[in-house]
Amino acid sequence: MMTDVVESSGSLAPHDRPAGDPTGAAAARTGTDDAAAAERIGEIRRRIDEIDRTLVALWQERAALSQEVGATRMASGGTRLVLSREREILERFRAELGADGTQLALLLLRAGRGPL
Ligand SMILES: O=C(O)C(=O)C[C@]1(C(=O)O)C=C[C@@H](O)C=C1
Repeated sequence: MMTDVVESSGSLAPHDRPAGDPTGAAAARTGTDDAAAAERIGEIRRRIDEIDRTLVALWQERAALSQEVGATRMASGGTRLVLSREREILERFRAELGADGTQLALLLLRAGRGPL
């Protein structure tokens, strides 16, 4: 039966839920009523959360380093950007991750040097 907790956690309203969609409290947290599957999903999610925290920390470290490079270069009379270096980075991410890599690299570069 659907509880208030389940509804307030963002689950679909009963009339929107596909037939056979689990509805218990465990399902609200993991998307399944199967205890073993829910346990494994919990373990995997803990690792995903660790990875996400690492990604955020690395993102912030990279942005700070990139800003320091830009400030150092401009203070010495250099340019704000080095487009050949940006192309190199975009190409590296594209080669590793495809089109999503290019989008990711564009976001990384923007975080470091601000919007163009
Ligand atoms: O490597 C540099 O020269 C930087 O300034 C860092 C960085 C980057 O975020 O990777 C940022 C701006 C430049 O246009 C190129 C690269």
